Amino acid sequence: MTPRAILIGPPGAGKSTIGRRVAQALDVPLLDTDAEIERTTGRTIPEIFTEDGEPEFRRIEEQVVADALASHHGVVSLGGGAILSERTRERLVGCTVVYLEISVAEGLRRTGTNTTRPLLNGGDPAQKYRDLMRRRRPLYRKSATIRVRTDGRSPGRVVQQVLAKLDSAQEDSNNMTSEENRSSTP
Ligand SMILES: Nc1ncnc2c1ncn2[C@@H]1O[C@H](COP(=O)(O)OP(=O)(O)OP(=O)(O)O)[C@@H](O)[C@H]1O
Ligand SMILES: O=C(O)C1=C[C@@H](O)[C@@H](O)[C@H](O)C1
Ligand SMILES: [Mg+2]
Repeated sequence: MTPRAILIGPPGAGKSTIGRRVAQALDVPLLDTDAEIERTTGRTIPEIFTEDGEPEFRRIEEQVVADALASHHGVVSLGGGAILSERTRERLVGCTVVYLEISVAEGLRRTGTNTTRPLLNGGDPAQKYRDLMRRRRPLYRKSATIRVRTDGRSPGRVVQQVLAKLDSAQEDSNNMTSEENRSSTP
């Protein structure tokens, strides 16, 4: 059984916030892979980056994401960089994947004063966010089955949009299944 929905997108897009509220609305549990990494390792994400470096963080993340996709039936929020892993992208094929889109300007506003995101710390955060988006945008788009814009929309509005698109994706898939059943009936 695959998760009902998997949320992807860059830092600040709202994967944790929107994930929590979508899960509540669907009455299913939320699994946030960032929180799960911290729970299973007993360390914070900045500690893992500082002590062991990004490649080790990505290795742990890939495993936590694989376990979540294989066993969680609710909503899964992925860390912003999880889609950098080709194996993770392969595992997402066939799943309902919601890309929370956000502009660089709004992403920077939402992550601005927070220092718990190691990849945006130090140097010029705007330049870092732009570089990160240039590399990742095609990967988010390719992995997504649903896209929802979040700029200028309250969390409540984004949640409504996500739920509406999940509903219509479910309807499409039901219609497809009944067409397949009809055409396979002798
Ligand atoms: N639609 C929205 N409008 C305004 N603020 C929002 C919206 N969605 C989330 N936020 C705020 O933006 C900040 C970042 O949101 P959140 O932590 O959910 O992002 P994230 O995608 O999980 O980021 P990360 O990849 O770093 O885990 C939070 O302060 C949250 O309250
Ligand atoms: O964008 C990223 O690469 C990251 C985003 C966060 O969700 C965390 O997974 C971590 O800080 C790395
Ligand atoms: Mg988050």
